[in-house]
Amino acid sequence: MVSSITLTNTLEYIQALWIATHQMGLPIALWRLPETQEIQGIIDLSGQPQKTVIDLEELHSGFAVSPFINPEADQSLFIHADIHFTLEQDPSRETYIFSDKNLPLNDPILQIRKENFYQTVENILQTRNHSSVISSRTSYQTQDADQAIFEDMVSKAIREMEEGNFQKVVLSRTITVPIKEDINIIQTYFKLTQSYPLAFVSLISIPEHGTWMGASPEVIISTNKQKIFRTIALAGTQPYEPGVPLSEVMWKQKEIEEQALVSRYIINCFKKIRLREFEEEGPKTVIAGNLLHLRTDLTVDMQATQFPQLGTVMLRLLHPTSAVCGTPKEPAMDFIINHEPHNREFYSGFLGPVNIDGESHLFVNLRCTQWLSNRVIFYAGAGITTGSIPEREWRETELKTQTMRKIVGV
Ligand SMILES: C=C(O[C@H]1C=CC=C(C(=O)O)[C@@H]1O)C(=O)O
Repeated sequence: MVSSITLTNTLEYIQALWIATHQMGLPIALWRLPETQEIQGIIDLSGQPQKTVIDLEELHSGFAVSPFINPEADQSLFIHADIHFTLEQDPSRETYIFSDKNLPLNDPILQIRKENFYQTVENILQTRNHSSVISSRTSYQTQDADQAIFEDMVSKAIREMEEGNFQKVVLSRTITVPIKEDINIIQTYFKLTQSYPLAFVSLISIPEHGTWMGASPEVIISTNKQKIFRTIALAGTQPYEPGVPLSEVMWKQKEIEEQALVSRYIINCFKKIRLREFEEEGPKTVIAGNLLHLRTDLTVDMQATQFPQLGTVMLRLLHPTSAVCGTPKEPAMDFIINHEPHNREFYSGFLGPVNIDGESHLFVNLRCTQWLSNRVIFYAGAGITTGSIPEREWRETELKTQTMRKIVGV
């Protein structure tokens, strides 16, 4: 059984691993946390992720994925960590070390499956049969909105906000692009990790639910070994011009208000559970690929406040935040459901590792793509307020897919 190997050809090995999960119909999640080098992965040997409420106190180690629409919080998928591996660059930076964490498997059937899995990986490596995009979903229809349709939808939202129906709504669109047959999804993922050092970069594939890749700048909840809870209020977008110091970046009133609405939304969630002892830092300007955003960090010491289940409680209250839905939540959600021509599915849901080495890090699924066998669907949205100009919001969604499109080469 593999436990630790030095890889001279990392790409080839991870690709064989990826193909093996598809041949055996197993869910897989790969991720890299912001500001770290290590890539981690989880494979569920049962073949079926559990549909469940994300309760950090109850769940074992795994990876959670929630769709945007999840009103009762019971539609999240949980990829159980039957295999958990890490991929670490060695100090010389020339090779990678692949380590299987050898988590205990209580069921002997899973043990046999694990042996079969690594055998399949070996067979793939020997036959060198490396097909390109392997997607867990081949036929899927979506409807891209063109510029006129998107701008009409934005204008309609502005009118409704002027009538006082809601204060902010985040409207999104899809861009479907055919891809070359020889594109290598694992290589694309590695490139994405390099382009977004400050983001949560993930690649997941779940039979019947699809293959998704993204680079999210937005934490929804995180709890670490020191029992510190963290969330952020992220909003406001402008292009990043390398060389311009972040301290000199100016923000318009519209963006300042838009971000303040997200902060207020989070603080209201704290108020609902009568939590007063939180630290608030920001807003400050942060980089996300080719863009800048405004971010406020909110942290709570769960030990000092005697609130060990804060992560679970806040996840339930926060999703979907005002950064992806709007304020107030219900009319903004209704507007999205009634007007966006596509189904958001996992876009603007949340995803991330749960209870891995005593930590959970869940992110909002932004700057993401869904991969089919012959095309990629890019998803991007923009926060709309009464100060919005429809054409600018369209351009913002273009900007939000730019880095990813460059990496995919379309
Ligand atoms: C909805 C998205 O971004 C959110 C996060 C940061 C800034 C945003 C904005 O400026 O509109 C959005 O609220 C997206 O990337 O699809």
